[in-house]
Amino acid sequence: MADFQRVMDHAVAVARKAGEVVREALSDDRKVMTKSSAVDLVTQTDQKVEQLIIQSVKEKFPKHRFIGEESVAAGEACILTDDPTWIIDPIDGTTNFVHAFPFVAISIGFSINKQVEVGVIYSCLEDKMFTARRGKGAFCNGEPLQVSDQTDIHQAIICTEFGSNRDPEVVDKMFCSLRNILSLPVQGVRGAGTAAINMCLVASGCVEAYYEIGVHVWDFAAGSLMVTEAGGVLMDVDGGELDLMSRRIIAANSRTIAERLVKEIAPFRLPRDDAPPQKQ
Ligand SMILES: O=P(O)(O)OC[C@@]1(O)O[C@H](CO)[C@@H](O)[C@@H]1O
Ligand SMILES: [Mg+2]
Ligand SMILES: [Mg+2]
Repeated sequence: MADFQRVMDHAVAVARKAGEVVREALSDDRKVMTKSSAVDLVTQTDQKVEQLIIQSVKEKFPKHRFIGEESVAAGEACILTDDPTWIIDPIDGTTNFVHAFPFVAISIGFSINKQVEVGVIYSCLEDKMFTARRGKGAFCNGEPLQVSDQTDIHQAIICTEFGSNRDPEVVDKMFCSLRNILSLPVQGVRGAGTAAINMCLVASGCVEAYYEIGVHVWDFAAGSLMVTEAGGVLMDVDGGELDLMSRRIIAANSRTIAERLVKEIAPFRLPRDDAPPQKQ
């Protein structure tokens, strides 16, 4: 049985160190590369930070497994087992990082038996360390977090992201959902450019919900625990149970708001994170 406090302490320490690397890199020129599309960006800093985190964990927890965004991009399988697993997005908000748009997070989730037990999200340009352990609450820089108590969708702010998929059919579906939600009306729609920080905004009570189709498990693993430990709920965009590998999520302050969003979201499916690699 892993010592969850020891895991949390290490995740916080390495996230803070990674944040220093990211802040220093902001003053260098950032060599930008692309992955799945011309707007799916990655930099050497993403790769350097992921290796920094993974190597540091291997020294302390040699039997633990990893799902890292850039390791998966380099061809490693994205398979979640019952084993102790670190689910890492070294920079959530790479496009923001490239543009020096001030929402950039290091997101570290830790799961056992496919259940997230520890979540750490460091918003490194704001110097906000978000932490959560299952059953022990969610915090920002040590202050407890509580979701909003607003259950009227017409008085809500909703977060979403449009990701890097520019397939016209996918864009149409995303805009259909956005139009439905905006026209309710809701008071606002926002996107920080990072799922992790969007979910911290839900946990902090600043917005009522975040939804997305296209998100990856490394984007939201840590954030999922932040939201539930702050009193929020998680579900699939069709109202079913959240499936960590499905690339679909609603994270909300309440079932009322979440179920209202289900009625407005045009659902579609994308290849799962654990789908076998597509033959070229
Ligand atoms: O690639 P990155 O910077 O780690 O992810 C950035 C991001 O905005 O793209 C995803 C898809 O929209 C979002 O869920 C995620 O937070
Ligand atoms: Mg990400
Ligand atoms: Mg990333």
